[in-house]
Amino acid sequence: MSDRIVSWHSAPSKPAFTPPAGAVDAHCHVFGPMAEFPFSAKAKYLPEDAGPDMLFALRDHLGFSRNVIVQASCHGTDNAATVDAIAKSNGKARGVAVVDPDISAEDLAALHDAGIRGIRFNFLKRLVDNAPKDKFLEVAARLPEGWHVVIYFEADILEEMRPFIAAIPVPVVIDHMGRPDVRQGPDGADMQAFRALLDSRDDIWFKATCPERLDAKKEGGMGDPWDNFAAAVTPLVADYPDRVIWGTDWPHPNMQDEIADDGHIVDMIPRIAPTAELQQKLLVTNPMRLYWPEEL
Ligand SMILES: O=C(O)/C=C(\CC(=O)C(=O)O)C(=O)O
Repeated sequence: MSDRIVSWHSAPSKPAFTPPAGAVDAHCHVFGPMAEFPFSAKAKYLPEDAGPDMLFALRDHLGFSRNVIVQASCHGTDNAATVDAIAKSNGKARGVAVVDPDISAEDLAALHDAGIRGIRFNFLKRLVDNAPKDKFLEVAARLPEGWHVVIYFEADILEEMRPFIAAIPVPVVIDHMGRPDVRQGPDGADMQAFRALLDSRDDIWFKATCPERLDAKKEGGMGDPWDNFAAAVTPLVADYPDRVIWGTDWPHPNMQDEIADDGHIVDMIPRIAPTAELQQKLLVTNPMRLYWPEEL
């Protein structure tokens, strides 16, 4: 791998929507900077630097107050870049780590002190070489108090994920709703299966994220303004308002063929959460419950 990719907009527009005070961008990443935080030898993509300065400038530009930084696969299980970004945020960021399942209790405690509040299990074959469910369950059973597990999988493996998810002993957050085919609409097979998963436990949360990914033209979707996404996701947010969070997904890993304007992504919020009450839950109350509960 040699060419470094750019998957984010160089000058995103100002959104028309103004997020409520204290809004949290609860799914974003940092890449590098590589000179300081080299990418993993197992990385499946090699991005240009997208470090904390850029992330915090975007946060301010879009009208957000806080970030939850999710360790991206290109940094493997070395969380130094994520932890560095949290340290530079003046308390305005927390994070989700990816760990070697054999991580020690001391190292988990150090991640807690650094602002990490969960670990991510990634099941996308194009991003990771293996995802050992037995080892994941073992580490999930010995997380610091108050942590949760974030799981990233695609709709085609939801059925086989059910027993694994049922066995996780802490709250679960599903990335991008398990990547449903939003072209099927709100009552399509993927959304029905995802609702059944949500109904199986009352502590499964989800991210109503990634219109640019789930409704991409290259996936046969609509592209910006992502009408399939709005149609499929709006009823889900309405029906599960206390377990949904939102994020930009900046810097949009692997989306270099269809670069999204982050201002437009923010303008999806009032479409999927049309009332001020829903917006407050989606952007403030719910992410604060997961990441800054001591402030509530
Ligand atoms: O940003 C995301 O959530 C999605 C990703 C990247 C990713 O998760 C990772 O690299 O860990 C993807 O679908 O390529």
